[in-house]
Amino acid sequence: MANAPHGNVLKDLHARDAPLREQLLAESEQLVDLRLTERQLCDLELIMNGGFSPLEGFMGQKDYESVVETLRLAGGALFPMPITLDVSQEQVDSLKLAEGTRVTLRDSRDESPLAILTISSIYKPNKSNEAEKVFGADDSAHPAVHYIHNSVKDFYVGGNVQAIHAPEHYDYVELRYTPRELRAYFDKLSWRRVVAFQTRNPMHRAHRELTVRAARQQRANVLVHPVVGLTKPGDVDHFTRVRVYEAIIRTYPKGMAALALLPLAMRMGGPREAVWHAIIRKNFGATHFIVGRDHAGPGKNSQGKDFYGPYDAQELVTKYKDELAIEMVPFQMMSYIPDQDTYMPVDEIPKGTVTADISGTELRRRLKTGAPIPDWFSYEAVVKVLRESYPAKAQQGFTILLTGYVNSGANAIAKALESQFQQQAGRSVSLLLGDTIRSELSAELGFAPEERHKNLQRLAFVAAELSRAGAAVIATPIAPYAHSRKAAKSHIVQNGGAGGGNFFLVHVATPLEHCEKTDRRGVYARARAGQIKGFTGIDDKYETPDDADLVVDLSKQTVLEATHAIILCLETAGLIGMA
Ligand SMILES: Nc1ncnc2c1ncn2[C@@H]1O[C@H](COP(=O)(O)OS(=O)(=O)O)[C@@H](OP(=O)(O)O)[C@H]1O
Repeated sequence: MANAPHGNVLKDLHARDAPLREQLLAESEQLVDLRLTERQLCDLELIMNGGFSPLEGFMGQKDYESVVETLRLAGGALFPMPITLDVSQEQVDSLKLAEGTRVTLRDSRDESPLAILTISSIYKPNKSNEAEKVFGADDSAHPAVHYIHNSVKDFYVGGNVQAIHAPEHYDYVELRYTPRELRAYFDKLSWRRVVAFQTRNPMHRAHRELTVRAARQQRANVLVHPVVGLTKPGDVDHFTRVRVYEAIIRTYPKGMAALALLPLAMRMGGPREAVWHAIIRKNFGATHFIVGRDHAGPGKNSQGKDFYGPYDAQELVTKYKDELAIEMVPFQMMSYIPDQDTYMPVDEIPKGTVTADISGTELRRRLKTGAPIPDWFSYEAVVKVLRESYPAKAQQGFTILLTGYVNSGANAIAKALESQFQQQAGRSVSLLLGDTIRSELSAELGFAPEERHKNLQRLAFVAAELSRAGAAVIATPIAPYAHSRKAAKSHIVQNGGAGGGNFFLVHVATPLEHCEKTDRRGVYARARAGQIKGFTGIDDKYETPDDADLVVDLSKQTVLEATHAIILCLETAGLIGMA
């Protein structure tokens, strides 16, 4: 038998409401709608499948206030995290939300109806108090506090929900288990004691060792139960992590461990979150739960200090251990002992023993540079997954934006670079010449300032997509305005690669006189004659970049010299090896 759910009854609303489903579906079409945010969707999924038992809906005012102040629902059951549905004043007014109103909760991704909420209370929360009491400080350096003040709307609507359909998932469907499914799985395998491991990070050998050790100590099986809903901003994306978990699960002793994904929206609420996690794991049938050092910690506050003490979470879980009825297994920090080729809990290692560790920062450095990641630290299959998602610099895409006057020679340099990159192989090369972009993407645009701006942003969009896919992108718009170049750079840096796109601004600073003198097509002559209006350098400005990564000038350098300077710049950045 799996562990009893919190409150002894699994609130599987899908099972409960199945007989009413057709009726609810028909009614949902007649009601006003709320489209749920990502966090609300995660919460609703766990309310409906019983992961948040004993909740049957979003918290009304009494439960909310009681949870915030005492970690208990108004009826007395332990529940440390407010689960609320926020709406704006405008929504309250336009949808005429009031006590008793029935509202369809829809998936904002595809509009599908998921549940009907019967509003039992509408109230205005004291957000600062919520931040102080639940997260320990009204400090926006805490991601959940930041969320409260920046994303949460002004009113909460509470009430029970009736389930129509679980939010649809299209990724890793086979690894997503509801509490009912996981309980059935444990029963099928006769797993009586299950130690659940919560994680939002890739797992390596130390994690595998500590979970195996916990399982052996407790004579239990292991449930690797990672969060794939919302985690801390900046975390490794869940697609990559799940591939890592799939690789690591194969390294456990046969029959010891299972992997199931949890669609939880974490709050990074430290001690309260640890108690909440324990309740959730209990609802999923686990009998034991590993609570980490600084469990669900949000990092540093605005004064640079940790929000919570390293053992606060373990202490709070211990405080409520009788009511929780899921046994806490304290997470043991493991270190590698090279002499014995083994891992041991840090507190059991004799003084003076040589140990080895690789920090998160060091791991990221090794991924970035392609430096080896030793077998004692991780598994080849895990490292392979991480290297695919976080390719070393030498495998990453990049964008070189060559800006300068018409006939500055930027196109000649771009074509020479293209040949050199083709010669190097390893990346696909994309040449986005100014006139190609104009004819293929911006045919309807002219040369007014806002049109030039738009043209460059379109180019940046394409460049970022290509860079992210690993291409070498060489672009040659005039790009005369500083603010447009900055916007383009920022888009490419943000979207052009997993750890930030690689972007280089090269100013082809060939002087205007030279560009004009060597112009064999006569464009400058036509501009001077007034046949082309608003021509860059003649009657429209070119703002000289003060942020170029490199300046070249074809009145003083040959194309090959300029190209070579660019290649050296890329080599310094680790993006290409020299031939
Ligand atoms: N008013 C005006 N000002 C500047 N350039 C003009 C203008 N009108 C047309 N052209 C021709 O358009 C080409 C430059 O377009 P770009 O997209 O690179 O310019 S911008 O970045 O949007 O400013 C470039 O063409 P190519 O030299 O064939 O690349 C210019 O000759």
